[in-house]
Amino acid sequence: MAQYSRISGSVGLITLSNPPVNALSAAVRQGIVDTVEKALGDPQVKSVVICGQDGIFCGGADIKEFGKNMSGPPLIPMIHTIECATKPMVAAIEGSALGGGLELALGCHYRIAHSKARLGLPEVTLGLLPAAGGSQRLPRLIGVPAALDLITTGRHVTAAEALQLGIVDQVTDHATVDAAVKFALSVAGKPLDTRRISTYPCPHVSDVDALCENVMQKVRKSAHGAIAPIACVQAVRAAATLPYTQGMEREKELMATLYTSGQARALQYSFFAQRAVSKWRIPSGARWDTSTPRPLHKVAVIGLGTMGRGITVALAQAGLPVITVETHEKQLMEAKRAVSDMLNRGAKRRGVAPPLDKISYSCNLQDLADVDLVIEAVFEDMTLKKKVFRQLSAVCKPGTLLCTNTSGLDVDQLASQSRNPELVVGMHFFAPAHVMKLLEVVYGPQSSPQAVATAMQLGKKMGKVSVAVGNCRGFVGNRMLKLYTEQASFLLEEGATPDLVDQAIEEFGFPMGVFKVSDLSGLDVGWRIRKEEKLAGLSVASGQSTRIREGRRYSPLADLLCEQGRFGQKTGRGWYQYDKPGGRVARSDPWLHHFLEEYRAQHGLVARHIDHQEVLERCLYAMINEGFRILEDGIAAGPEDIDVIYVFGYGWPRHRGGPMFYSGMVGLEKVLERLEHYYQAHPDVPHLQPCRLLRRLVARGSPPVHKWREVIKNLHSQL
Ligand SMILES: CC(C)(COP(=O)(O)OP(=O)(O)OC[C@H]1O[C@@H](n2cnc3c(N)ncnc32)[C@H](O)[C@@H]1OP(=O)(O)O)[C@@H](O)C(=O)NCCC(=O)NCCSC(=O)C[C@@H](O)CCCCCCCCCCCCC(=O)O
Repeated sequence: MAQYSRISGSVGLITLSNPPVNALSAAVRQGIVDTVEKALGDPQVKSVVICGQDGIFCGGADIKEFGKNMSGPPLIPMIHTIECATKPMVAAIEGSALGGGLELALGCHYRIAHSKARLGLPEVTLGLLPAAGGSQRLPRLIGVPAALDLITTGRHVTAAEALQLGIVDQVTDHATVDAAVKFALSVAGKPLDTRRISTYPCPHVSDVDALCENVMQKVRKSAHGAIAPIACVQAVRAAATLPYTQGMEREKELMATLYTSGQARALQYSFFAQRAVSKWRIPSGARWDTSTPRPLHKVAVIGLGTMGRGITVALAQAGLPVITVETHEKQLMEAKRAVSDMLNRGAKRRGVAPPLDKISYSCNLQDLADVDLVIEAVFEDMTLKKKVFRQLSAVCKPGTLLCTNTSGLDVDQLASQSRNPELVVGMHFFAPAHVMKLLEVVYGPQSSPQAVATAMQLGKKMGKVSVAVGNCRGFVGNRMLKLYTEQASFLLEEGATPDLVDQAIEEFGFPMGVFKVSDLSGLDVGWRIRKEEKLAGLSVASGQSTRIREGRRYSPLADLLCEQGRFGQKTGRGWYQYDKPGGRVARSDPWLHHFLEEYRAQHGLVARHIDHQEVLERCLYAMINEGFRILEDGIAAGPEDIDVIYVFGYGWPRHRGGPMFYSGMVGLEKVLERLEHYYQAHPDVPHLQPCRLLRRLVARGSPPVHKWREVIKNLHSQL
């Protein structure tokens, strides 16, 4: 787990060896303790280099060990021994030095990094803080403001930035271990008193209290209820105000609270869930490790509206040659200007050249004859999409993959328009498509393993977190969202206000409440779909009650607002009022409150008091219940897929893991009991009826989330 050798006569070389990221498991820690002792005890050895196997220094503590009984030597004394060593210890950093990995390097007397290395203390993203001395050493090394930035955000820095900040002593473009060994030879025998970071005073800041308070306020605002960023500020403040040993005590105290917290469990679950979804498998038996993606030399985007533009930008930024098609020259040129602006802005931010030359623009579908993959991003209209698919089938070379960007239309219906339905998949991007991380890759019963593998790999190349999901109305994300927004509207009918509902949801940790999001995305979008589905507008069957559709409760509130031209931010009025059309600051609207009162009076509804708890239970449990149905239907492979979709696409607070993980934290029995309660109170809302999988899980004693797949498998095998 740590190998030891002596090279160049007098340099002890310790190599961490725990693929794939050399995490500091108990065995690795033991290996380090043993090899350090060996090196320090060997009179021939004058200096020591610590490196990692396979081009990565160390990904930090072994996250899989968290929550279990700790065994093996602890990190803090191990790093302390390294720092106290009387022979120079040099860290040779290749790949990544993260978390405990960087803390280990900070215990060394010198750090040499490869130019492509990344360094950071990302513990905050796991609900923790750098508790192997990182919160105390980093501020002493680089100063309080820079340490606060790195530790509270968990961001990784490049080797160049690490050099500039003073985290590393040297950056090399060559073999890092060779450079470190050369360096170790050059410092052998030199005094080390000035190299032990724990002995440094923290660099002076004029008003450390004001600085920390300022950062604390910012952190509280952006944390949406997460506790780790706050503890990180407190730990760094301790470094700035207390001697090292007392600072270490404070670090330990703060870590003890975080370590056992539900938030840390949720964030660590989320870390592994994000990785688990890339290992997709679909009901046909196709899976990530047996399916070969098709190489993509050139791709196309059809339709340059908001989504098409974002997708084009993301493809070009991923380095792929793209040809884009719009029907009219004027729209094409308008889109070209917008895409170029977006690329220029992005490039400026990242300090790189804009990849403008990756994109070509055309009004002619015939230009797509030689592309390997097309993403159709035309208007969300089945007739139009079908027409485009028929045209593409005729134009594209054999083997071209046809992908549709849709937020919920039937991908199988579209596939049926193609000569090769096995080459059709859905790619549900989220707006703005060049920013949002989530991609739902929608497979149908005929989609080939290669088609799914190619779309998943393309998503990864575009920097997306891609999740493979089955085809159904709304796929996973929007299917669940429908239930959430529906409950929110019902609550307004029953006595709540948009302000109250949004406040409850924002306090839970969503960046925006459901009605603010609706105003932002535009109420007209859903209205058009409901009109097409004959749920709203003139096509509603005559004699139909305003509040019932297809035998179920229906809330026409959003339709009524649309009929008044209240489409949200774009019209300056929606569930809230804005200072002007396009305004962004939502203000409570007395008109809306009056409108709700009139609506209730008209329909004989008596407003009752609704509290935050009911808002959360109704909105979130209805959504969670649908998540269980999605698992039952085999549309998502496991709870992790749903949770990743919600965290990356719908603003679900990451420190709450995702809706399915959250239901486990609340307790499945409780979720079941509350759903039963609400279904009894609202029998005209069938979606509140607890689904079979939820009942089955409770009957099995509510196993933890990682055991649900077994229960789901049993359920499927009985169907
Ligand atoms: C390193 C990466 C950047 C690599 O990225 P890449 O894309 O190449 O690869 P993947 O991300 O796909 O990962 C490959 C593979 O490896 C697994 N993995 C990655 N990192 C770890 C890890 N750190 N531990 C375990 N496993 C890891 C990953 O899951 C993949 O596995 P798979 O099966 O899917 O192939 C990237 O991986 C990355 O960013 N990793 C995470 C980096 C990170 O966040 N590091 C910080 C870890 S936390 C830490 O270091 C804490 C320290 O500060 C030490 C703290 C001391 C602890 C003391 C505990 C005291 C407790 C006291 C409380 C007592 C309370 C009481 O009981 O009273």
